[in-house]
Amino acid sequence: MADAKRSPSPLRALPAFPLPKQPAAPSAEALQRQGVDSALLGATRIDPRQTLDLDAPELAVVSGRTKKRLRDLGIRELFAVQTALVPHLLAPAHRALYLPYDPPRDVCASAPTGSGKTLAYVVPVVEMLATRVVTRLRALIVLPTRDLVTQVREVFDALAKGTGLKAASVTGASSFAHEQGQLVDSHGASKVDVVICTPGRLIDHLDGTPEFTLQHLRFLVIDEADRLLTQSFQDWLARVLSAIAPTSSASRRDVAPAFLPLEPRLHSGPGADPPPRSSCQKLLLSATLTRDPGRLAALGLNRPQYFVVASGTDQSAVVDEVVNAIPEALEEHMVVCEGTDKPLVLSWILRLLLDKEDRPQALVFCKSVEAATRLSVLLSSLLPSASIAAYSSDAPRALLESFRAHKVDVLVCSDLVSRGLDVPAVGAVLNYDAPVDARKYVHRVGRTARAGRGGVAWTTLEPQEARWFKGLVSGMGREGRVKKVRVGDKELASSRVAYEVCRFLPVLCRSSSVR
Ligand SMILES: Nc1ncnc2c1ncn2[C@@H]1O[C@H](COP(=O)(O)OP(=O)(O)OP(=O)(O)O)[C@@H](O)[C@H]1O
Repeated sequence: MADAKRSPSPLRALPAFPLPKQPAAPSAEALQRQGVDSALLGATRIDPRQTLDLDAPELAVVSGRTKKRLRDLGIRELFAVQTALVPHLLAPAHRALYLPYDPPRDVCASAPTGSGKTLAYVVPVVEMLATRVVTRLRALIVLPTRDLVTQVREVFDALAKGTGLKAASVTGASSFAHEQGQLVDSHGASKVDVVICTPGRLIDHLDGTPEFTLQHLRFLVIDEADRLLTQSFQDWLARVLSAIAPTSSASRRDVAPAFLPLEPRLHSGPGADPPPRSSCQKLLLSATLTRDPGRLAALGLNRPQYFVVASGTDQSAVVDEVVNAIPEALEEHMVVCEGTDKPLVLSWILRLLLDKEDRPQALVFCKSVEAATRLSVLLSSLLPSASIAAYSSDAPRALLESFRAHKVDVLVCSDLVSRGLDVPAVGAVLNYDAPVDARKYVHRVGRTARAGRGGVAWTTLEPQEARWFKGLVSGMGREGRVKKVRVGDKELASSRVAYEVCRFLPVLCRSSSVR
């Protein structure tokens, strides 16, 4: 029947649009073809959950005395990066102060923030040097800031107690003459086994302290290496490397026994021994250690061996310095709001934290020291019951001590503090101003969730920054890890009145424009 009503044929569903897939991580072969350093591709990969009991057979290389000190310091087992570096650096094959004909291979290690990199080198340095007979400067530990020098010095002193090893801090915090008096005695002999320093002051002593020599170094440790490699300070790296290289023209006291000029004929002609080389082993560490062989070239590394603490099997964690650099236990949040509301959102987050039973301490990061100072004034008005202070390099040392002693709840700071600072009670990091890159994000948020503890990070963003920030976290492989939190007018209402008052008080007017 031609005129019979035909029911319309049912609509057929359109074929599903294929969702974009994350491309598979490139294989080691593909990476090699792209020119990735073969030493890096052959990196020893360590599971972040790996630990070693101090009595484990692998740690037979560590003396009973050091194990006792570790236990006294509350350490029962070694963390992942330590399980790799401690046995490696203390292996019997390298266990000597002078190895001029077979210098030890250099070591590059990357492990997440707060994962125990300091002890990973302090334990081997103390163990190796504790057997020395004569005091010589045998370990040089270079760090980017004075505060980090103090922090590492405390770790060294705690572990080396009872060994007779002596250390000096060289940062410029004391007068030059005082530091000189700590380094060499009146006969020009070294008074210390270990120097922990910032690069600028180290160069001052290489230039201005006669008899201060790096010729006996067994270890050159560059902690926060990627940051230090970008600091030029009177070309510090080239100066240090040339001071380490064996010199035949130096006076006899200045040179290590193995470098004493041997009979020239021993070093010439067929079958002659090669000339002696420095026994100094370079140890580079950072949560975000550069993988760029070009940037590492300035160090003249001797057959470097890489150790990378990273979970999973994805090669990108080995070749990309920001992937896997954040501790597993960290919870991350972001809040998008108008710029004028940022102080209110921040005080809402801080109130949330400070109302908790354990009242975690917090670090708030701003883009500059001035912004940090102004924000701390404003926050003190919005949160009168909290103790809030701004930190800068000029701040008295006592401020950091007060923060460590939990007398200050919130420290507002610039990126100056983002590297290395270890305050166990910091339970939260707040990025008031967004970090400029992934590396900065890693080091800022890494001030919490340390040593396996929990921690939380918040980032406040203006609408135009949100897309950029999402790109930044997805580049670190943290897509889905950063939770977006909506903060409505209701949450901000309690602070808004106080905020408006601050804006109209002359003293605080400037604070309200903190952006
Ligand atoms: N084996 C361990 N057991 C318990 N706690 C440890 C152990 N090793 C280190 N810690 C503690 O972990 C904290 C972080 O250590 P450390 O400062 O060395 O981390 P890091 O890896 O250098 O961090 P960052 O990259 O941020 O500088 C310190 O408080 C330290 O005392």
